[in-house]
Amino acid sequence: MVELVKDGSTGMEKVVLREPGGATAQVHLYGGHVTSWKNDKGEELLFLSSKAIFKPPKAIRGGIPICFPQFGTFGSLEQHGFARNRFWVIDPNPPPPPTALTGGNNGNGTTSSNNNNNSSSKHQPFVDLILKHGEDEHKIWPHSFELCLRVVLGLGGDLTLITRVRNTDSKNFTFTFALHTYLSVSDVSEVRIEGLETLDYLDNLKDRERFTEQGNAITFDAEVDRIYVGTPTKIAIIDHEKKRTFVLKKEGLPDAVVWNPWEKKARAMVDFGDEEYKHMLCVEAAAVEKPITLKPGEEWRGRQELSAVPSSYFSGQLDPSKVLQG
Ligand SMILES: O=P(O)(O)OC[C@H]1O[C@H](O)[C@H](O)[C@@H](O)[C@@H]1O
Repeated sequence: MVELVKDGSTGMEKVVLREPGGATAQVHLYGGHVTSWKNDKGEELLFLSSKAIFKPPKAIRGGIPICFPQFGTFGSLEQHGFARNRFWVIDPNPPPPPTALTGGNNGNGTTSSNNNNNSSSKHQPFVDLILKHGEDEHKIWPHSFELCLRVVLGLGGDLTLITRVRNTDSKNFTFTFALHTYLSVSDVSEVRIEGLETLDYLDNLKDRERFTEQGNAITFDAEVDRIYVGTPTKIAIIDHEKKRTFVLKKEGLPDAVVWNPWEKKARAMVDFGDEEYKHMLCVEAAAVEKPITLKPGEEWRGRQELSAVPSSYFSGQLDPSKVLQG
């Protein structure tokens, strides 16, 4: 089921997706921003700050903000670009339903069928949102574009985000991009990431100097802000305490940003609780190191699929192959 509702506390419009098994997701039109993803037990899987501000120009702190057309400070625009603090609209003519999109190249076709009436979408609720350039955007980024986000809540509760950028201009443009995913974790110091070992990363805390990851897996005991470059398509985030593993699969987004502000930065952020850094971890499918250039009429596509599975891990008995294969 797909429903557009007005949030009682913030007055903002959001789309609620409900899957027959009981999982849910919600997407705010402000920012084209996924702000909730719950499993069939009603447990929230994304972190959303208790101090999040639902008012422009501030982006919502938590969920999955979209960084476009610039990630971080990699350019002259405001941090993470403007897509996350603009109002998006629901696409009245979405491309064919979810199954037709995975790996296909027919995303340009349109259909007049409505999300709610489509037979396959009865089982896999989805919504398509669009952000087009307006006059305000044109002043700061003089390119005509169309940015589309499809959010699909799959059977079993997997959450897939498919993003498309189309150059509707008469000249090339270049951008960087990230799906800035805030995962909810029990205690970040009990979490490890597998799938990024031995990779190179740019350290945002050291003027983006390039290092090579040395450890077997990544664990957390201080602030981290890294861009792992050219990563595998599958990354596992293992929450020991919750006995839950997030599996993140991505396409078209070669890099992965890992961020936790830790104590000092947490205190400095107005829209983030002092202790909340313990309960979140950002792992972001991204295209940062090699910016993407589109010629007029060209389209780029990026995809991130998240699933939350019971962890088969026990402290000291890690077997990455169990999570990273298959
Ligand atoms: O505070 P924001 O603008 O939302 O950015 C939050 C964080 O996003 C990314 O993870 C960047 O790598 C960090 O450098 C930044 O601090």
